[in-house]
Amino acid sequence: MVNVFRAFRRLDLKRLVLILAFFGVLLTLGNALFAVYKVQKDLMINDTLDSNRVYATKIANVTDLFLGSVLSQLEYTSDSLKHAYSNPDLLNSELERLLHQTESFNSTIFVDNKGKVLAVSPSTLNLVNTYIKDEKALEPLTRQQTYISEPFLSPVGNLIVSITSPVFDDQKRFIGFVGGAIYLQEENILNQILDKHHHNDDSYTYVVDQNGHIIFHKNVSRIGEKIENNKIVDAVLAGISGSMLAPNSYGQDMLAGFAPVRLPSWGVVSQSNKSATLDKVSNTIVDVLLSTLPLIVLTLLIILLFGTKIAQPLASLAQALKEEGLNSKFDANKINTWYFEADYLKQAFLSSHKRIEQTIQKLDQDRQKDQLTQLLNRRGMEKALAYFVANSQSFSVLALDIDHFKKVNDTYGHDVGDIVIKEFAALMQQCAREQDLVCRSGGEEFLIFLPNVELDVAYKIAERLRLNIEAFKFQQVGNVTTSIGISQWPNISDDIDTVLKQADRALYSAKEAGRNRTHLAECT
Ligand SMILES: Nc1nc2c(ncn2[C@@H]2O[C@H](COP(=O)(O)OP(=O)(O)OP(=O)(O)O)[C@@H](O)[C@H]2O)c(=O)[nH]1
Repeated sequence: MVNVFRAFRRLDLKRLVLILAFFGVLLTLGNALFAVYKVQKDLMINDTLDSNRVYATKIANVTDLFLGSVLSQLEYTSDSLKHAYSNPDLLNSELERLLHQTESFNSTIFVDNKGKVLAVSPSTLNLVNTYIKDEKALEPLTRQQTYISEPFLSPVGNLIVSITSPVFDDQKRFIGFVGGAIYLQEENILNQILDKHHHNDDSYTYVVDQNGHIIFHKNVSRIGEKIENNKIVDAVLAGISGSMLAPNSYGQDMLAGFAPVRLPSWGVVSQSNKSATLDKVSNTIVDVLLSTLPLIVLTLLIILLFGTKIAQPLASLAQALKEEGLNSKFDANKINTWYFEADYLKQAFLSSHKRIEQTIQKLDQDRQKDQLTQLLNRRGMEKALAYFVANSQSFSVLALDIDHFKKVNDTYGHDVGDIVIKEFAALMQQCAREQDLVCRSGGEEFLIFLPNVELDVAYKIAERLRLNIEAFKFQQVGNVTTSIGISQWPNISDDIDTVLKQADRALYSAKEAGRNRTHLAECT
């Protein structure tokens, strides 16, 4: 977790803006694509269900119409055959007319009431005078009415549906039936009607008979197969028309529309594979993505440009601070802060930079000054001495010490002593030239540096100062005197420490000699 925060701290504003923008664009795009996908998916499912239902209904109606017309043709033929059944030529020509004129059947047949085939067209089937044995084929003899059979194998091995009409003579005696066969696994009128599919896709239509046997299917090998455990087939065979999403016999989800055929209780199912249908939606999404890609790239480029522009002033400020610090010489004014926050930060940077410089300067000065007298302290004095040495600046130095100062403190108190020290300092400052440096070297001890002043002149200056002090009326204590020792650099010694020590010694000697006097140091 800590590492994650560290990694984040190394990220700059530009990258953060870009990462944020990138994820923003991705999220918006993902959201939009998801919404499009969802709407398209629902639309596509509902649309496919609906169009399959409409198509199944249309096919069921057309099939009903076709079968109705076929039955009428058969009834007409059976009526015309009641006088001609004993005449083979008439029988054959009537069956041939039925076969070719209507083109509804693959073959036509006339069977007498004993099950004997009296005529067949085309004649190549060679069934004349044979007896039909298949129970399903003989069903019309029992029913003696128009009849549409279940699929069964014909005597010559074709899987067929036979449509028959009984033939009665004038005395209403049943003399046989005339029938037409539709070969389910070959080109026939039914698949001509059913195969004209409405979609140019993987949708397909199939028809089941009343027992769930497939009568028509695009996969011919499945014709005759019985469909079981299929909700769609169960619904359509229950006479219901509609649509539903349900798995087919192979467990694949299908978008099915279905409608029953009325004459025989067949069912028409038109269906599309759900996943194949949704693939089209996925393709649409890919198309949408591809068409919006240039705009997304453009958006990202604009964000990159603006992100860089926004981050630039802040990055420059941060870089300058990192490399140079607040105390640097770097000029923040050069940074183009073109918007409010960056400009505000720059101004804050500039003013704090200025404040720090002033504070440092002041601290530096304070460090060199004595707080009570505002004279240079030892640190300031050392700096001045270093300057003199560096510039080979000769000077005389006066070492001053207030006489009997302990008595002042003892008599008037420490605070009054402080006032005396302040007045004493002010007096020295007054008497000094501009280039002279007055320092407080200890409690009531002072040093005055006189640049370019030889010992004899220094002596005169010291004496004048001493007399001024002697004559001065200090506020509460009246008169105070001072003793002074004088030394000179480099005449007394070229070693600064020795020069100062000699000044001290001269001062001590002045004290020894009775105070309120000036003594010169001796050369070493
Ligand atoms: N009020 C005050 N007294 C100080 C200060 N610094 C030093 N003193 C006092 O100055 C006195 C110095 O006394 P001494 O060094 O004994 O010498 P003196 O009494 O001045 O006598 P001589 O120097 O021998 O003439 C001491 O009593 C110190 O406490 C200060 O800043 N303020």
